[in-house]
Amino acid sequence: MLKKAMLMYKWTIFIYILMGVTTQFLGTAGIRVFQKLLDHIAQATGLRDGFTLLFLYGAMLIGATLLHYLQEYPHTVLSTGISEQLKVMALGKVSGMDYAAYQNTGTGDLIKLIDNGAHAGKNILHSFFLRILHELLPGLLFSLFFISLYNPQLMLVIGIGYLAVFLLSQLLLGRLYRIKSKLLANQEKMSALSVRGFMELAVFRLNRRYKKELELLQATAGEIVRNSVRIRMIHEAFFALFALLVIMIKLAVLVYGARSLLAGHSSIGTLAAMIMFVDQIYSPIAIFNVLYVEYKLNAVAYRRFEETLNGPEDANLHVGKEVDLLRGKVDFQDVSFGYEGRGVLNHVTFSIEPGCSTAIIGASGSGKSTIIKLMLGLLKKSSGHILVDGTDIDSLKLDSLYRHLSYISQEAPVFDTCIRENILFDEERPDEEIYRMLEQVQLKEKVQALPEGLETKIGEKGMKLSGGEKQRLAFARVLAQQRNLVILDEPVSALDNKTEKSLMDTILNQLAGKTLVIVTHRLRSIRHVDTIILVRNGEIAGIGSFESLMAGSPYFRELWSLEEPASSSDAG
Ligand SMILES: Nc1ncnc2c1ncn2[C@@H]1O[C@H](COP(=O)(O)OP(=O)(O)OP(=O)(O)O)[C@@H](O)[C@H]1O
Repeated sequence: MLKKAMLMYKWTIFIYILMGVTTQFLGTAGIRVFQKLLDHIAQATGLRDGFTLLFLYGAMLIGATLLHYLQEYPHTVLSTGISEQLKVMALGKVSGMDYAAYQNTGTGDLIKLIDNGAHAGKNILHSFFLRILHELLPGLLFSLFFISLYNPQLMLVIGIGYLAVFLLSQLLLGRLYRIKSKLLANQEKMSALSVRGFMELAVFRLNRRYKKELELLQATAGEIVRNSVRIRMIHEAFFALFALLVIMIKLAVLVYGARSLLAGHSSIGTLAAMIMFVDQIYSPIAIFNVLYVEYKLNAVAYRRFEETLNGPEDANLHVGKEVDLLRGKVDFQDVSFGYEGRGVLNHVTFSIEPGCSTAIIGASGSGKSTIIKLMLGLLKKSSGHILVDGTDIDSLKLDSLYRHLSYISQEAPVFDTCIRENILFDEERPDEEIYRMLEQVQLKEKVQALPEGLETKIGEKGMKLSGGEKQRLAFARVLAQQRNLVILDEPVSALDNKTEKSLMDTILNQLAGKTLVIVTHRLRSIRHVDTIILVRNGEIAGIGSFESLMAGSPYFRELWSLEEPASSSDAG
């Protein structure tokens, strides 16, 4: 993905490097011109030559300053753009990710991983590789080149200095790396603890867990501060020792240069230039060493990001037979499935007829939602066949199938946007039409009374609505979509008896002729569906109408007897 981000910004990167190389050239060549200017002044030879050198030196300094300012543009584009692009690519990857892999990673961890990974990717590309190519390498090479013009023997002194820097870095940076890894681990812990603390307010408050959570957070925060201070001190120790080394090299150059000067082999300008070049030559090496530690740590975070997002994709989301029309017949033939090797569905066989209503019922954990997710192609069966309108679901292009079906999930049937968008997504329809749908789900008055009406934001996972209101809003979407296959997982679990009955009547009426599949625990709400599929411990325990199951299935009668007493009288 980093390569892709790099290609997206290839021209900006090219210009940025070019600007950096030019700035470094102006900086180092400027020292050479400065030396000539100094020598010229010392020898006081003719005014014209002096002005030319002064003009050239001034122009180089101004040019370097201007370029320094101008390169802020590509610098900012790259430093912000790369991480943002990586996040965009990450969402693109998640949109096609295998659903089981997505579930295994978990949303919270995925968000953290993407945030850290995008940041690490930006640092690898921008703060490490580009910084080397834009600043450190050209600065170093130009300085070496100009020094070699004066005295190739000095390269030996520089070489010995590099060896000393290398040994010094090995000594300190290995430790730095270990502390930084600890710091990163603590920062991840801190963010995981904060996220769960912020998200689970009710659970933690009522279980009086916040005291313990705050203690944990406090301890982690202390560790972070301690490690950050140690890192800072090691950084500074490294740079202080490095500065001492550079001073010693400068002194050596000064002694050596002074002797040449006295012997008449050198000039004052050359001596001044040598001293300036020593800084130019050593700073890139010192900076590189510190950057290299950061790079190694970022590489770990980035590898995790790539590995997760380059994990298994949904093989037939965008590949397969196009679904132009869907009648809505679904056949499960001897289907088995398990989560991480643990069997959940065993040899499940049933048929859902087009244009009919079917309810899937059974105790909690019996496998109902799993059946739905297999039917939707989100999960992939272990064995058997799932046919949609007679074609194996694995050979259909799922994205085209989704154009023809409506699905309300059990967990979060709505999402964080306004009421209008929750019903229509990007489709445009007149307000009156939307209000008509809201009336059918008994939400019209509530929405009309809101100051912002249809534009009211409903909050994360519809937090600003009650459980039942969320479900009714999702129903309005189903009514708006009018798709041929409608799959509802626990659509009435949060509704009161009266609203539930009236809403189920509306759904059955409004969607008459469509294929309707409903998962529910509320048996009374599905008394009038055409077929009921009874699931027990991952197996089919009965299929038939309400009356036939009442007559023939003791397990169904048992479930019915557990319904609220008021409704059991309906059975008769
Ligand atoms: N992502 C998952 N990873 C591992 N096990 C899972 C996963 N999702 C569900 N299960 C397990 O699979 C079994 C069937 O779950 P499923 O959600 O299909 O049941 P259900 O009948 O819809 O239950 P409920 O009525 O409580 O919603 C349960 O034992 C559950 O713990």
